[in-house]
Amino acid sequence: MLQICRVVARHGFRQSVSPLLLPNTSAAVRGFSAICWPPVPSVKLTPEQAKSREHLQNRVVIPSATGSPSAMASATAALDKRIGFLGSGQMAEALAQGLIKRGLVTAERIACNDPNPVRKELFKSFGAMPYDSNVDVARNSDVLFVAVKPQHVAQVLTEVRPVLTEGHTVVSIAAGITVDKLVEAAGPDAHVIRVMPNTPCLVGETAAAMCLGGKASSDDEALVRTIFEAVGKIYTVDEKLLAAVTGLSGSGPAYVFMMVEALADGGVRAGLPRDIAQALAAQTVLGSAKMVLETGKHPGALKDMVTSPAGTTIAGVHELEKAGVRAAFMNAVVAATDRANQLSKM
Ligand SMILES: NC(=O)C1=CN([C@@H]2O[C@H](COP(=O)(O)OP(=O)(O)OC[C@H]3O[C@@H](n4cnc5c(N)ncnc54)[C@H](OP(=O)(O)O)[C@@H]3O)[C@@H](O)[C@H]2O)C=CC1
Ligand SMILES: O=C(O)[C@@H]1CCC=N1
Repeated sequence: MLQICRVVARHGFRQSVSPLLLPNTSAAVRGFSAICWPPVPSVKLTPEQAKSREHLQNRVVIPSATGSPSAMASATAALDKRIGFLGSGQMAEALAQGLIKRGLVTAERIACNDPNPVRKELFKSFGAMPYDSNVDVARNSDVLFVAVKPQHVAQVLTEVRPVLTEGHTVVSIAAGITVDKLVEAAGPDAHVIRVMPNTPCLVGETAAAMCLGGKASSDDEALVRTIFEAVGKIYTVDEKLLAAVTGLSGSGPAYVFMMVEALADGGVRAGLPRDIAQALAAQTVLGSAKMVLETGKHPGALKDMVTSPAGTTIAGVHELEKAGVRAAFMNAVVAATDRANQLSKM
């Protein structure tokens, strides 16, 4: 959305008028019309925060941290593109349903294939169009998501290669499969983008990163950004960083779900009913994450705000430190990153 607002600015529309209607003639986003709200990101940074982000400015687009789910819902727009999924598993489902929920595409503009008829039935149940072959999916889509397991990526891209055209943006979400391997399988003319998303795109809160390959252009990048900003946040990074993104945010929801489950168990152990314990645990994670994003304060400072001297929190924090919880989280990210790097060498 940030990209779109800049396009609007370049085209001379007034940024103060909102929502902004961006016509299909935008040079940066092919076939796209958007309602842009808020018109410009309104994160207020302290001089220190601004300094700490300076090194990022040239390499990543930092999305607004202020978008509430309801603001994000109105930030989406009808995308004049057909979206295809080669593989209709967990990640494809989360993305397809997230995009439909956010109103970026209507379900009948989503094509899919999967060897498992149960998966195709599931996609059909929410209005998507299952096909009998990957080639048919490619023929009926403009943005083609490669959403199979890493070991099947080369095979499905080789299959669809004869029907790929200039108009296709091929988006692989497979962990560890490099741009070079994607281009080798899809062909040197393919517009290829690697994205590492995560399952919270289902609820409009994905944390994703991408890098470009092959003949992918800034138009392809803008298109992919539009898709992922409808369901969360996306950053453009060097390919060498995608393994770390995989270890942190790609796999991260699993770590957080484990944390929510464990917190809820603790609540039950301390006497709370299960449903209340789980709701309190999840809401605590949600609220804490929002505080990090919206205040811009260091997480350590926010933690200090909770810990009264000789109070309850520091007693709990001491237990976490004794159990090595920080090292455990760091090790989890590093182990998953290592695994992503291994996959890229297989
Ligand atoms: N799950 C996640 O949170 C995330 C996953 N990813 C990446 O997304 C990709 C998919 O992961 P995920 O959704 O978890 O995996 P799933 O196994 O749930 O989905 C992959 C689907 O592709 C199907 N498939 C296998 N071969 C073909 C083929 N030739 N043509 C079409 N479909 C085929 C599989 O069928 P079958 O099972 O019968 O083989 C399966 O249903 C992976 O590469 C993963 O690295 C990236 C970020 C997050
Ligand atoms: O576990 C996996 O390999 C995939 C990639 C990131 C999240 N799930």
